[in-house]
Amino acid sequence: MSNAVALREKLQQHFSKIPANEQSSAWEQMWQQKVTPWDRSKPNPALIEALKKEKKLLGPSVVDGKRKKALIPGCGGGYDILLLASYGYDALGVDAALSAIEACRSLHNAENNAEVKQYPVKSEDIGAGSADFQQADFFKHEFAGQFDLIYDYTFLCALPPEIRPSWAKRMSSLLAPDGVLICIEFPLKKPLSAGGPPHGVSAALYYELFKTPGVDPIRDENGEILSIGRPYATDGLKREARWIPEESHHAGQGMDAVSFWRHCNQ
Ligand SMILES: C[S@@+](CC[C@H](N)C(=O)[O-])C[C@H]1O[C@@H](n2cnc3c(N)ncnc32)[C@H](O)[C@@H]1O
Repeated sequence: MSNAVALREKLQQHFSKIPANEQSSAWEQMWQQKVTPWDRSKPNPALIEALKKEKKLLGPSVVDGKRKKALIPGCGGGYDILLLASYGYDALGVDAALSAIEACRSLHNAENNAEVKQYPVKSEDIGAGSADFQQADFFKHEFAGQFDLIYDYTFLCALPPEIRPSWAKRMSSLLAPDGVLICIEFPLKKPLSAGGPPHGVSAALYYELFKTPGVDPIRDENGEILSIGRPYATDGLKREARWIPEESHHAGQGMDAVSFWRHCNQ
């Protein structure tokens, strides 16, 4: 058995014994035991592609001299936070595990040392934004305002499926009126019955979760999500774009897609 497969099994076994409402504090143990099979020690190439390809949708990261604010819930080792900061955003990474936040801070300190700098600054004119990290539970933390950009990669799939409606509600309430949420949908094509984390997702899942944030999607007798055509709620998010990344941590495996969401009244 490969090391990655063994780590994935250990992760799944660990969470199979923990009730849904206690799972956020159970990640620390995985970090301490270095059971972090998702960690590729670099930003996700799919996020780089998203920032380059969807410039128009995302708009500039600095407007009238003011930097836009970005959030990554469940930021893990913090690589994507440094990437967003290098694109000019003031970026905040939040993770429930203190060890994750310590890893982020030491990565940031190392990156501040010119010798190991690997994140390009987008342009001399705007320079890099700030990178900040906080240990907090995404569902309980009192954030200071909303965010212009939110990014989810392997956070939704890390949560127990029954928490998904709360995730959608929280995302939509933290997204600024004209903000953009980027989701890397992963793992596609993994049935929910296979367990997790990572728990399987689908394009229809995101669609239904965001249409009426806080409401559980309706499923058929096989557990497949039914699109029942209910109207958008006032805090609903609509999908603006979706594509398969050319390069990503899982490119070519049919396991991920990138989608972009904004408030439906925008
Ligand atoms: C699968 S990892 C993904 C990390 C990161 N997004 C990446 O791509 O490397 C999921 C992360 O979410 C964090 N997490 C889980 N539940 C959380 C919660 N309720 N609030 C904040 N972070 C949470 C875990 O500690 C873990 O670092």
